[in-house]
Amino acid sequence: MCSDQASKDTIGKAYTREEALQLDGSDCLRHLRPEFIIPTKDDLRRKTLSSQSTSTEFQEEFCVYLCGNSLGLQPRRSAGHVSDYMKAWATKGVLGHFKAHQDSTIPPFVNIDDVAAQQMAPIVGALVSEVAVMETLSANLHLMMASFYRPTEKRYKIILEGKAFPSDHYAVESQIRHHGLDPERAMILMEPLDSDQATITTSQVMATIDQHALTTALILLPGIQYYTGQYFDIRTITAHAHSHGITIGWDLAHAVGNVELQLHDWDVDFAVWCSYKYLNCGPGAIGGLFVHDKHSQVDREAIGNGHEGYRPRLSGWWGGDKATRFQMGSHFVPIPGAAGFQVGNPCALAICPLLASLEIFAIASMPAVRSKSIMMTNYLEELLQRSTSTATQDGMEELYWIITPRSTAERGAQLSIRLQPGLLEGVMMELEEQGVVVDERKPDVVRVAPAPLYNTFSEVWDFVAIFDLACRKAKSKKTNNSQGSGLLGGTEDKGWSLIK
Ligand SMILES: Cc1ncc(COP(=O)(O)O)c(C=O)c1O
Ligand SMILES: Nc1c(O)cccc1C(=O)C[C@H](N)C(=O)O
Repeated sequence: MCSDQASKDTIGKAYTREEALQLDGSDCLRHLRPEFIIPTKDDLRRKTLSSQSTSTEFQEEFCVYLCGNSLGLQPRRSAGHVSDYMKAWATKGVLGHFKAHQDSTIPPFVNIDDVAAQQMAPIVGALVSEVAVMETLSANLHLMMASFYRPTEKRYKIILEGKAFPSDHYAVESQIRHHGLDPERAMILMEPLDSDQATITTSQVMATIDQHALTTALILLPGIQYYTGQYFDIRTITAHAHSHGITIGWDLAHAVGNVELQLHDWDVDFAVWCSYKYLNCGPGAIGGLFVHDKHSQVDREAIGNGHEGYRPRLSGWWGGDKATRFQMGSHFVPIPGAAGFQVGNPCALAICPLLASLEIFAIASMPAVRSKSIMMTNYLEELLQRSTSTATQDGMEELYWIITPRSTAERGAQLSIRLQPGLLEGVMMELEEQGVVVDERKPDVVRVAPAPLYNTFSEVWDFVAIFDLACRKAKSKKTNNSQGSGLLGGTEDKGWSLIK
């Protein structure tokens, strides 16, 4: 079933596990799951990395991994790319910088970053010249702000969310202090208007921009919010910022490889991302940045006449003109485009898993990834809703509810589920026991993200069955504890009822 044929109705009827398996059978990305190493339940339980136990009890049973929003799983082909890098380094030494090898999956080290940028560009909807593969998200954010946050006496504020990912908050705050300004005055923090709501609406963002239009120098927002899973309307908000002459940058940590981005056409000024979530490149993997071409032109004539001729930035030799990079001169002329914002020699080893992962994205294509993602997340939502409504019909209270926006246009793969207070620990323990991997954000949120490249509809089904039961068990335990152990009280565990 390739997205277009699959309506929400088709999914809506798949309430039994057999029907979930049928959805898997017609999933047009199913051939890509074997590209990934899915940990087994035994892998997760073992205290060692390699199997030493003779028990086969869980050996063949895959865990249910719905945590690609935090750390994506390992593509099988990444080991081959890393091994080719090790071989090239071992057998060619410094010559590996410049020579291509017929039997290698990786290009010469000196232009491995260019090859990665070429393959990355379609994932974010950019021209190749607008993408650089480099550093970490936080470091790139600093580099971008060094170039794009140029406060003046009149325009000095940065608008961001009050609950931005901490690294973004720290980066913004430190940039403001770096310019000798006071974060109390210069940081405009947006909070949800309604205390019941976790999300910030587009109209609220626009109104905040209007309110601070004359004094704002920069806006920084997440493409997809890490906690709530809300997908911001990048195009509309960017256009609104520009209508006031304000520069806007986007943190795409949770958007890249998740939703279809069109950064060039949306006229985004700059964006930064990491590659260890939906891009599956490994813990702390090399990040990336986008700079719109309109900001990265190099005027050689102006440079020749003694003017700067390019946008100010924190420079290093790897951002310098390639024709003269190895002449070791002291006059910096940047490469036109995002590559001109590079600082040092990017880690070739770190780029190998990225190349491996991007090969899989090229086979899949972003539109197909997003289509399956919409279907899976809708399916997850529907099963969750069905189990809570079944429970409330049975006279039980709601144990959890979804805080991610309900419209598919306003979310990516992730659903964030808020639990009744006091249930999180018990629920997470039960999920771990059952070999289910999702992540928690204390005090009461569980984030669940089916990754279309390797997850299946039956895993989503299994998750909801296990999760719903885990919530009931945790509730029952909590009630029993509060009423005294061993007494009658507590909700009776009726088991999971979707298949009724
Ligand atoms: C939204 C967001 N921003 C920033 C970061 C920080 O990224 P990094 O540690 O790669 O700099 C992360 C992830 O850790 C994130 O989820
Ligand atoms: N980088 C992480 C780590 O080293 C340990 C645990 C989590 C992470 C994460 O990246 C978290 C992730 N950015 C988030 O959205 O919460």
